[in-house]
Amino acid sequence: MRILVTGRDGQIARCLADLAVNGREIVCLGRPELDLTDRASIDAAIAKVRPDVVVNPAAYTAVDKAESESEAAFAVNAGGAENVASAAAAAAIPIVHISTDYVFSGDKDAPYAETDETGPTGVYGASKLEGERRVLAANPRAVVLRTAWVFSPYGNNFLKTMLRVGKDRDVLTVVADQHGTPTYGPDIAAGILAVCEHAVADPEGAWPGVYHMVAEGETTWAGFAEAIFERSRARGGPSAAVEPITTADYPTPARRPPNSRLDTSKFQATFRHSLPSWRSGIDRCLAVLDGSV
Ligand SMILES: NC(=O)C1=CN([C@@H]2O[C@H](COP(=O)(O)OP(=O)(O)OC[C@H]3O[C@@H](n4cnc5c(N)ncnc54)[C@H](OP(=O)(O)O)[C@@H]3O)[C@@H](O)[C@H]2O)C=CC1
Ligand SMILES: Cc1cn([C@H]2C[C@H](O)[C@@H](COP(=O)(O)OP(=O)(O)O[C@H]3O[C@@H](C)C(=O)[C@@H](O)[C@H]3O)O2)c(=O)[nH]c1=O
Ligand SMILES: [Mg+2]
Repeated sequence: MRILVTGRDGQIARCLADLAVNGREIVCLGRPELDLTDRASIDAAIAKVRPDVVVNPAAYTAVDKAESESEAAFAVNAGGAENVASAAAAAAIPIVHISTDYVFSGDKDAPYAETDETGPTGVYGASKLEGERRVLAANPRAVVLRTAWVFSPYGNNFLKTMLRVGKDRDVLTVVADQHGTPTYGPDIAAGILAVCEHAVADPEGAWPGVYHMVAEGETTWAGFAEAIFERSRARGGPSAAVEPITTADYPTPARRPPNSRLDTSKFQATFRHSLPSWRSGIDRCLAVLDGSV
């Protein structure tokens, strides 16, 4: 199987690249060669690589900055996603598009199902939601995978921020009233691969649609931070005490959903695949970062 992945240095793109083993070809292309906002560059990449599936994790992911750069966020997350989906459709290739828990308002008191109403609280979430709609409209064989709170050894993420700040500080204040599920990048990559294999094995199956794919379990950002420092301390790495605060105590340009827990039962039933717990991901991530694996 050959997979074309958009973006080269993104967390999920790099986790996917790590799965290029056993004759599996994973070609990650980013700017300037492949630019989501340049349809011709996507057509050219597809013509050159001739993939069985296109995976689109590339996105504008700066949640706070998006509030003041709405046009740039929509150009990539909506227009760019549509470009990738329609270029794949023109070549009769399925697309796996990555989306986010931030399409929800967070007002619900239980995990969100795919059938629940969306209601993004910020520009990033709104641009990703518009991207989902355009991808589903542009390609009849599209899977939209909503994941959340991604952490990995690569790029920028909350776990790496905690380790960096934890080095110099004894106490960190972290919001304890936003609930969700941290999800380890390599586990996301394995889930994406399961979808790609399913799509290629059963091209006319009933799999197209939206799915929630996150790790097992749930926590808050403060709970995540505590778990990171507990495991880091146990390995002799940086650690700090976590002081739980409220969202009101930590003002940011973008409002985040207070609850963005996602119900993954549809994903598990369709693709016969489930993701390990977020806690197990922390240990595996720290092991990569401290060079012990
Ligand atoms: N990070 C998270 O916590 C979560 C992410 N998601 C979604 O998962 C996906 C992957 O996230 P993640 O790996 O963390 O993202 P990153 O921010 O790590 O990487 C995004 C990548 O997209 C690339 N990119 C941006 N604009 C363009 C463009 N116009 N053309 C080509 N490439 C472009 C960037 O390239 P460059 O280096 O050139 O800027 C970068 O490599 C995204 O769709 C995101 O919305 C969903 C839930 C949580
Ligand atoms: C660094 C830091 C953050 N926070 C808060 C701010 C915010 O409410 C929450 C998370 O902060 P971040 O800015 O790291 O996370 P954020 O950029 O909101 O992460 C999101 O990224 C996008 C791309 C997604 O799709 C989402 O699933 C989600 O992962 O933690 C603290 O309370 N204390 C801190 O020291
Ligand atoms: Mg951030």
